[in-house]
This record gives sequence, C-alpha cells and structure tokens, in this order.
Amino acid sequence: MDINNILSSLEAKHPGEVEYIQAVREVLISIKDVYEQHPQFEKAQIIERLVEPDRVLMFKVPWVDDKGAIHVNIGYRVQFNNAIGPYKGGLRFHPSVNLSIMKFLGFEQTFKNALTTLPMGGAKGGSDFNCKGKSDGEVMRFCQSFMLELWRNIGPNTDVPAGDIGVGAREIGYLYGMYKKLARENTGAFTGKGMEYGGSLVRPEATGFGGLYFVKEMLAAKGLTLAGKTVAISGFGNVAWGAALKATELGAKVVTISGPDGYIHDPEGLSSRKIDYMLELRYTGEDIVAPYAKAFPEAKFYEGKRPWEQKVDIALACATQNELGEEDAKLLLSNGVQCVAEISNMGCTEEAIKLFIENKILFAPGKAVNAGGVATSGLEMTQNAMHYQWTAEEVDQKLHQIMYSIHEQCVKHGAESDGYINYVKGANIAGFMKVARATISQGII
Ligand SMILES: NC(=O)c1ccc[n+]([C@@H]2O[C@H](COP(=O)([O-])OP(=O)(O)OC[C@H]3O[C@@H](n4cnc5c(N)ncnc54)[C@H](O)[C@@H]3O)[C@@H](O)[C@H]2O)c1
Repeated sequence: MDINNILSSLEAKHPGEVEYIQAVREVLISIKDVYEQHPQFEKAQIIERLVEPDRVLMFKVPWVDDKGAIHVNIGYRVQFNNAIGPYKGGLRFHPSVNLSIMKFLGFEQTFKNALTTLPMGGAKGGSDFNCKGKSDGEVMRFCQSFMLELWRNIGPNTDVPAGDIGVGAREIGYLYGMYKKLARENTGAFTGKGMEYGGSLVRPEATGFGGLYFVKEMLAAKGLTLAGKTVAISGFGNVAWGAALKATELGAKVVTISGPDGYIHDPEGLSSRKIDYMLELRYTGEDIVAPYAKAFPEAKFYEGKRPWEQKVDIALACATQNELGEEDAKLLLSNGVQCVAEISNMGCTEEAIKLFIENKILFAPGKAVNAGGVATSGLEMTQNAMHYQWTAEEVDQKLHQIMYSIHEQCVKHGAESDGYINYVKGANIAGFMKVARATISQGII
C-alpha cells in the first residue's frame, strides 16, 4: 500500500481538510502490514472505498434570536459507513465545526463502533452554532430548525444521532421532540435521551466510565491499579465529569480540570461535591472553568495554560481534538507519566502519540478508550427496540464487558515482540478488519 499516494490523492480531492487527512493517515499507518498480508483487500479497493463517506448532507439552519434578529448557521450530517449497522454518531454544536472535523469524526466513529461488538455503522454531524450565552428559547429554536432539515434522513434503523460537544440533555430533548413531531413515530431515533422518554440509565456517565474501565484493564495488564494514582483531566464537560467520577470511585485522585480559559489545579483532589460542581459550571453555559477556584479556594486557576504541565501518573484528555501536543507530551514524560488516554476524539496530536509510543508508556487511542459512550447508546437502541429498560447495574455490567472486550481486541492485534501493547495499532487493525470484511461480503455498493 502506497500511503503517501493515497493521502496525496485525498488531499487533492479535499483540499484543506487537515483533521480528516490526519485521522485517515493514522489508520493507514497502523493497518499497512495487515493490509499487505491480505491481497483480497487490494483487489476489492477497500481503502478507496472506506476513506470516502457514503454521503455528506449540508444544509442551512436559519433561526431567530430573542431580540428578533435572524441568524444562519450551517448544519452537517456525514453518513460515513453503514457496512455493519445503521449510521450512528453524535452531533457537535461548536463554532469550530467544519466539514473536515465532521469527516474525521465520522471516519473514526466507523472503526470505533466496529470495536464495540454491536451492529452500528459510523456517522457524525453538527453545526457551527455556538451555544455559549444563548437562552433556552434560542437553543430550542435552533434545534428545531436543524431538525426540520435533518429528520428525513434519520430513523431508528437508518441513522441514530446522539450528543457530543455542545449537545447535551437539553439539546437532545429539543432535537428529539421536533423529530418525533415530524416523523410521527416514537421509536428512539436518538440516543442520550432523558430517562423519562426512552433514555438509558448510565448513558450520561458512559463515556467517562467506559474510559476508566479501559484504563483499569491497561494498568492491570502491567500489574498496576488506579488506587492512589494522581490524574490530570482536561475539560469539564460530560466526558470529563464521568471520567472524574469513576476515577475517584476507583481510588485515584483527580487534580485538574480545564476549560478554554485555562486549567484548575486542585491539590486536594476532586471530591464528590466538586464533581457535582462541574455540572453546575457546565449548566451556566459560560464555558469557563475559572469560577472553580473561587468556589474552592484551595484550588488554583492557571489562565491560558493546559493541565499537562502538572506532575501526574495518568493524563486523560477529555475536551477536544489535538488538545495535547508534542510539547505537552514532553512535559508529561519528563514528569514520569505512566498512562495517557484520549477520551476525547483525537485528543492528542500525531507527534505526541509518537512520543508516548516511542517511550513505551501506556497510551490509549480515542476510538478504543472512549467507545463506552456509543456502546451504551447501542444498548439504549436495544432497550428502545424491546420497549424495555434495564437497571443501572445491568447497563453498567454490559458496558464493563464491552470495554473488556475492546481491550482484548487491542491486545490481540497490538502486542509487539517485546511485549509492549501498541493500542493504536491494535484498535485500528481490529476495527478495520471487521469493517473491511463486512464491506467485501456485501459486494460493490
Ligand atoms: N459525549 C460522549 O458520549 C462522547 C463520546 C465519545 C467521545 N466524546 C468526545 O469527548 C470530547 C468531549 O465531549 P463532551 O461530550 O464532554 O462535550 P461537552 O460539550 O460536554 O464538553 C466539552 C469540554 O471541552 C471543552 N472544550 C471544547 N472545545 C474546546 C477548545 N477548543 N479548547 C479547550 N476546551 C474546549 C469545553 O470547555 C468543555 O469543558 C469530544 O472530543 C467528544 O467528541 C464524547
């Protein structure tokens, strides 16, 4: 496989889509050897068929603010690949959203969903809408306008969106409410729904919980545990909250959280009161973390800085893509970090990942370690189809089993001759093999 050739042809077709090319490059590098050992992949032109999305929907989203002014945002849904099940992936509302970010997320989602063991294809969507400072009414009108266009293209067996950055319980409620009104059915064409209308217990916590179950397995494979470890977390959103909750429960001490304005260092660690406060902070809609240091004076706020400069045993990226770069990686390594996991999607740059792997520390890629969110969405779909609700214990037990299985797949495909587990390679190969085989079985479509 000539990776450079494939990438330059993609770059020529899709100029400027840097995040998408970055995500494709990472997968191609990992699967090169396996690909070359299976001539049927080349014969089926499988790479060319997997790197392009099945379709991209782009639409305008006009809405009216509280003062009567009209705004227009762009809406996206990238239905990337449905070889192994209905399209499935979240919606992101953030000013940084563009086609490249939607495509990288949809591409990653395809392989991540394959790892979950559940029958789900990959998709992603969203808008450049900025929720910051918007009233509930404004968010509702935006969500309704977005859904007025999208509803025809989704459904419980077609494409099932969920939340992501900027899309939480409130937004899912407005989006699903409008979908239901237009589609005249109530079969759960969204996941992350409220508990009163078809949501699954443990879904809000699932990405963070699943991430920590995966980290627990990684440490266990080296005879280590989370007990007593110090943990740096970035972000203070849904994923950061679930990760802080489970890390603390498993005996670790979470000493940082962060926002776009800087980071908080709390040497005493996040107690349950402080973890609850993360939710309050998120509900303000201001998207700043600085108020934490006012609420808890033992903590210190570092303006404009990232948490990776603190000395910790474990670093968990939980905010956004490329939030941990080469210099951050050097700092973490020089401070003796033992394990890094990107619970955010593509949280680390390629240079940072290279350093972690060269230094043979435990490194978990997003598509493995954050798959607990979409896996639990898959469990929500199953409960909706059965018109039934499992208990929190039942969902949590299934989530635990899925994360264990993803870890096993990574070890199977990522173990190197010296015993080091290259989780990036393991996750990419396991996900790719499943999607590639399903694609070949179904013919040229
Ligand atoms: N929600 C899920 O179930 C889920 C599942 C898998 C992966 N993820 C990934 O996890 C990450 C966080 O998602 P979330 O659901 O917690 O979203 P969220 O909106 O609840 O929280 C996002 C957090 O990231 C911070 N952030 C966003 N953009 C930033 C930027 N440019 N610079 C600095 N900080 C920034 C925000 O301040 C916030 O604290 C994303 O990468 C998302 O794709 C989420």
